Order: sequence, then C-alpha cells, then structure tokens
Amino acid sequence: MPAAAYAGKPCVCQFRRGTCDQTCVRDMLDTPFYVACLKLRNRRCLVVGGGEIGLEKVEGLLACDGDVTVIAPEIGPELERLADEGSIAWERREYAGAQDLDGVFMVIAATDDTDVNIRIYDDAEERAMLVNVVDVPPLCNFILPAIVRTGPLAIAISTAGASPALAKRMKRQIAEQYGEPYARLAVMLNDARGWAKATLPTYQDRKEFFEGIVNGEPDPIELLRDGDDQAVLDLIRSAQLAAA
Ligand SMILES: C[C@@]1(CC(=O)O)c2cc3[nH]c(cc4nc(cc5[nH]c(cc(n2)[C@H]1CCC(=O)O)[C@@](C)(CC(=O)O)[C@@H]5CCC(=O)O)C(CC(=O)O)=C4CCC(=O)O)c(CCC(=O)O)c3CC(=O)O
Ligand SMILES: NC(=O)C1=CN([C@@H]2O[C@H](COP(=O)(O)OP(=O)(O)OC[C@H]3O[C@@H](n4cnc5c(N)ncnc54)[C@H](O)[C@@H]3O)[C@@H](O)[C@H]2O)C=CC1
Repeated sequence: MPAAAYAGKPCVCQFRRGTCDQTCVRDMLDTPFYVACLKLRNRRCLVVGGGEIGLEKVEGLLACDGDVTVIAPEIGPELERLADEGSIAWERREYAGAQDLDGVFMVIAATDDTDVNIRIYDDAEERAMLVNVVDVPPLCNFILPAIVRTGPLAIAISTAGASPALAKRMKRQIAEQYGEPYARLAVMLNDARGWAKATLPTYQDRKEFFEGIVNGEPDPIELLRDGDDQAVLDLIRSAQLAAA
C-alpha cells in the first residue's frame, strides 16, 4: 500500500526501490536531525519550480538575505514581480542538470515533475550539497521546520516530518508565549555583550552576569511585558556596576 503522502501521485519509493513499502516514512522517525542556523547572505540559493510552493520557499530564503535564483519555464505573478524588481534572478527554462548547481549552496526543488525532482536530488547528493525536495522526505538531506521569528529570535519546530500540521499548531502557541518581550530582551543583552567581553575576565564571570539578569528579580520579561524598557536598561546597568 503506498504511503498516504503519495496517494494519487507517483510514489518516490517506487522509482527508487521498486515497490513502495513505506520505508521512507519509517526512516524519517528513525533519523536524528542535526539542527543548525545557516547564514545565507551572499550565498547562492536555487529554487527549481516557480509555482505557489516555489514562491513560499523563495520568500523564506529572501527573508534571510539569500542570493536567490529561480529556474522554471513559467513562474507566478508574485515571483515575476520579484524578478522584475531585481530581488531574484529568474532563468526561464527547465532544469538542465548538475551544471545548474555550480556555485550553489542550497537547492530547493519545487517542481510538479517527480522525475525532475529526483534528478535534482541525485545531482545535489553527488556534490554533497544541501537539497530539499518539497514535501518528499526521502529526497531531502535537510527538512524545513516551522519557524516563529521575532527580531533576532527564531524558534524552530520540527516533528521530523511526523506531523507538519502539529508543527503549525505549536508555532501558533509558541508565538503567543514567546514574542516581542523576549526579542527586546535579547537585543538589550546583545548590547551588553561587548562590555562583558571587555570587562569581565572569565567565561564564568560573564555567564553569572548574563544569567543573573535573565533569571533575576525583578523578572526582565515581566518588566518588558509592562512596557517598562527603561527598568530593564536600569537593571542591566546596576548589574554592570555590581560586576565590574
Ligand atoms: C518532512 C518535511 C520536508 C520539507 O518539505 O521540508 C515535510 C513533508 C511533508 N509535508 C506534508 C504536508 C504538509 N506540510 C505542511 C506545511 C509545512 N511543512 C513543513 C515542513 C515539512 N514538510 C518537513 C517536515 C517538518 C517537520 O519537521 O515537522 C513546514 C513546517 C515548513 C515549510 O514547508 O517551510 C510547513 C508549515 C510552515 C508554517 O506554516 O509555518 C502542511 C500544512 C499546510 O500546508 O498548511 C501539510 C498538510 C498537513 C499535514 O500533512 O500535516 C506532507 C504530506 C503531503 C501530502 O499529503 O501529499 C509531507 C510528506 C510526507 O509526509 O511524506
Ligand atoms: N500547491 C500546494 O498547496 C502544494 C503543492 N505541493 C507539491 O509541491 C510541488 C509544487 O507545487 P506548486 O507550486 O503548486 O506547483 P505548480 O504546478 O504551480 O508549479 C510547478 C512549477 O514547476 C515548474 N517546472 C515544471 N517542470 C520543470 C522543470 N523541468 N524544470 C524547472 N521547472 C519546472 C513549472 O514551470 C512551475 O513553475 C508539486 O509537486 C506539488 O505536488 C505539496 C504540497 C502542497
């Protein structure tokens, strides 16, 4: 019986392994994913396919300052607008093969053609580069989490593919709990990092300084929730005076 995810469309397992026995679905839950935060600025990120899903992926990459190229014979109006304004490069053609991956850091395949998606995965794996074929776990060497992003804070939620719908629900709930005040506190503490490195001699001193503020009384998050940013700046200032 084919995996539910592939109902009505060709199952990737059939292409790669003959008969689909849902191995790919079991593999996912047995896979420990190494979670990292990638710098995309000035790195070439390729999205193959320019429909609704391609657009979603492009927006995620642009939000992280990726240098984005789309390869697709046809793209949607919003992608066309992004190409016209110079935010992305559009190569109006089909995926041509491994040479399209030259100098590319990461490729996301969002075409509606399974054979093309498989080729992209194989070409990328051959080069040991990052590849995600949208919604096809066996053709991904990285998967995308749901993300709650506020200022410098990014909270990533992954279920290892078990349930993207659940990841979306958790995203809503986490966004309600950790929002603006946490992001503002992170920025304020970042402003004190230079001082701490220059003034406090050991890692232990700096750890105590930052943990003292973050976990101290009064609670800086409560102060920020009340809109009292100045009280938090004062808190940091007095911790600096006490520590120096
Ligand atoms: C493995 C992974 C690979 C990857 O694509 O990276 C993958 C795979 C699959 N997704 C499927 C379905 C859906 N995916 C979404 C949504 C999102 N999917 C995302 C990530 C991932 N999806 C990776 C694992 C993430 C993790 O670790 O949990 C999110 C989080 C991030 C993003 O895409 O950027 C984004 C929400 C972002 C947000 O809103 O913030 C929805 C809901 C919706 O559409 O609104 C549904 C329908 C509901 C449901 O199925 O739960 C299917 C079945 C397809 C089918 O049935 O045909 C497969 C394949 C399979 O299960 O075999
Ligand atoms: N639309 C949706 O809500 C969802 C779609 N998906 C899957 O994601 C994939 C993309 O979805 P959509 O964006 O809706 O598809 P779409 O049909 O709107 O776009 C497909 C894109 O791929 C391009 N393309 C086709 N062959 C190509 C080739 N050889 N080289 C380069 N580009 C090529 C097309 O020109 C087009 O830009 C599909 O496999 C779909 O099953 C998965 C989950 C939800």
